[in-house]
Amino acid sequence: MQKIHIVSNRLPFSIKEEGDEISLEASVGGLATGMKSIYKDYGGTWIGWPGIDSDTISDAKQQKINNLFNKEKCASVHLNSEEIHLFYEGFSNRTIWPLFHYFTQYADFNQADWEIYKAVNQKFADAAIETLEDGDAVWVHDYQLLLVPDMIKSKKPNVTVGFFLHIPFPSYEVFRMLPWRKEIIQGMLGADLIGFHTYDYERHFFSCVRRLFGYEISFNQIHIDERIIIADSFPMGIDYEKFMTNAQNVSLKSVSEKSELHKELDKYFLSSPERKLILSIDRLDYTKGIPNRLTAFARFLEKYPEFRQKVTLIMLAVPSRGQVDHYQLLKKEVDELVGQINGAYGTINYTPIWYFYRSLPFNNLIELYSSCDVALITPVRDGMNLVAKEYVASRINNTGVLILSEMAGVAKEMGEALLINPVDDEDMADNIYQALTMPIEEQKSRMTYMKERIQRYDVFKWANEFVKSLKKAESIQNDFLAKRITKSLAEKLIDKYHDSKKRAIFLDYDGTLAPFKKNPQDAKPDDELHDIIKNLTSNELNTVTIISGRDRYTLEKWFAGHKVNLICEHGVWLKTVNGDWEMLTTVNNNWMPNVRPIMEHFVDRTPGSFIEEKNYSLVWHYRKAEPDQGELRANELKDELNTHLSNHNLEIMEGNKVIEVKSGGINKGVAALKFLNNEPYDYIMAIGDDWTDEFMFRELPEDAITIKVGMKHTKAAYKVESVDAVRSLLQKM
Ligand SMILES: O=P(O)(O)OC[C@H]1O[C@H](O[C@H]2O[C@H](CO)[C@@H](O)[C@H](O)[C@H]2O)[C@H](O)[C@@H](O)[C@@H]1O
Ligand SMILES: O=c1ccn([C@@H]2O[C@H](COP(=O)(O)OP(=O)(O)O)[C@@H](O)[C@H]2O)c(=O)[nH]1
Repeated sequence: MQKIHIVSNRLPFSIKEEGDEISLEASVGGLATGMKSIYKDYGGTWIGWPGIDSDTISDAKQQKINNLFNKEKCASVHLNSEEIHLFYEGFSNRTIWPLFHYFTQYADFNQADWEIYKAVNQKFADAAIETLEDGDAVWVHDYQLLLVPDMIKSKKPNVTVGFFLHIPFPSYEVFRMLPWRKEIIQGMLGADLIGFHTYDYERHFFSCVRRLFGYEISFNQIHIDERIIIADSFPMGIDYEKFMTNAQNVSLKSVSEKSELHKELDKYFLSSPERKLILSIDRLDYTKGIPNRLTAFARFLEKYPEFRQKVTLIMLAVPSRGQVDHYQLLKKEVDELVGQINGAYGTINYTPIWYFYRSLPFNNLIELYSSCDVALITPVRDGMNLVAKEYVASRINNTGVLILSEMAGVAKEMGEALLINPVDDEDMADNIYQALTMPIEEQKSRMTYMKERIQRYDVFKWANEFVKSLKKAESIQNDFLAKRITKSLAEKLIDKYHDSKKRAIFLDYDGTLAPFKKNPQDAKPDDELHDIIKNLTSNELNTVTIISGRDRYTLEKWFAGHKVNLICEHGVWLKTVNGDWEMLTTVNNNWMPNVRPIMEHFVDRTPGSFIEEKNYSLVWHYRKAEPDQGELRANELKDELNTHLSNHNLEIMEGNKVIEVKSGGINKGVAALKFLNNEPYDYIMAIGDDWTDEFMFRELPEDAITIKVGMKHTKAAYKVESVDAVRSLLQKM
């Protein structure tokens, strides 16, 4: 990997205009503040929108802006009024943002917005493509650019693409409302690595991928044709050292060095030693739960009157997305609530809420973090919430209490905070009381744990982990490509085939010779497959064996009339071309009455699943079940079988959407070796798709041509991507 470039809607700097003077200042918002600390280490360029309307500025000014950004290793993508209106305020912030934060009633579904969203995503992708060279990596960020990964990948297949979503990924029940849901997932799947803040967002994404496309997902890898896409969770951190050292500096400042805000804070505490400050900081966004927070604070003053005059809530609401109607309405609602509460509980020398509708420079933020006794962070939904982490990092003596909504991604890492439900005013009021009366020792103990975690997994570690995984994704992909049977490799294998004199060919059935069907009995051979087998078996140098987990009656019926050997039930039964069925190993099935009821219990609890009974094994099939539930139950069933069956000599095998229980010591590898029986074959080939075939790949001689169908890790020497690819290889023989 050479350089790593960043693409995001907002650049880490915004334009500051004072008269004719233009300069850059830090952007607000978690993505920009977090990534700003790291991007220059990657040697690439940060591509994004400078935050202004290009229709309102002259070409000369645009050039000046470009130059300023270039100096910071940033490249600007300019957006005109229509694009800002329909792409940024429209599809990004009137459709995706509310929908992904579960505000479904706020979400607009507007075709014109969608068209511009696509066009602007293409604009960002084109800007990136212009910069990217083969071997580079690009890290695309967030919900405004969900289509960019695929747009880049389709033009630049040799660039590694990462994507990180900073907001929640909602459950399928909500995501499915989006008319363009398939296009959005398709756009994201252009990435080689997709990151989320939490495991919940990740599993919601997998569930959407499965339900909308039916793609195979194994652990955290999605397999699509010749590509492997990894999804994982990476909870974003902050620049811990920066907050901690600046907080230390604040505590050392002399009076003359202090800011106006700092002096005001000192004055507040000096007026009465009993006084306490509660801090609330966010962009003014309806997802942040600001009205609920205010009513809960009012409830606290009502329920605990002894704290009136003694506790003040400092509320910093940073202006955000002001052109979007729901934000305007929120502003009005918050203004009114603050007025009402201050009117109800304020006195001549006590204002319960100090309300700032603006952003503050970094040093003021640090002063607030280090002065406030409690941080009240109560979003109704939040992808992560970095303010919570910044507060903790700035508490140099480990005092202070964090009250945190369980609906923020950050809550997953902050078990020691006072976790609250953000719409439960009563509970929040009681937690404010608990926070203000918490003994210092308890504060310190809770804060220390949180701090250690934030210090360990800071923004550098977060980015490093993501980049490490991006490299891993690249190497998994390369590993597949290295084993893949290319056209020239296929020719070599065919040449070797023609040069040989005695050949043994083992072919698995389901997922290898025939594609999976919802109902296994529907997967019978079609004409093309009959022709392939006929052609292979008509060559007298070939000994062809279908080696499958299927029962013997089915395969005998399906391949009647072919000169093919059959090994069934993973190696229990063998039938040679002109022979009768014989058992390759002695097994008993007196364990079945114990196992059947366990499986039946799972059939009852998992709609769509069913049991198949073979002579020497029982199989629980869940291909027809709801995919997530099927996976979950499959894991439960494995667990349950393991605990119940430890005394029997049984094996639990996980195939493709099946759990199979069979007597131990039987597998395709043992069967294949017995079958070969030391005969002098000079060409041995085995093809299979699931892990039951891995036994065969492992046992066969080293010079055997072993081929795995699919992208999963394998002992086989080669890989092909699909049943079609297997068939086309066999057709050449
Ligand atoms: O660019 P804006 O429209 O002004 O919005 C600011 C940013 O808000 C969102 O931040 C998210 O990212 C944070 C860091 O991962 C996370 O802590 C927070 O929960 C998210 O809401 C948005 O995702 C960014 O794209 C915006 O730039
Ligand atoms: O006046 C302010 C208020 C906040 N922030 C920063 O804005 C970010 C907010 O990120 P968060 O993840 O909490 O929420 P988001 O706004 O991204 O949804 C934090 O890094 C804050 O330090 C800022 O730079 N100036």
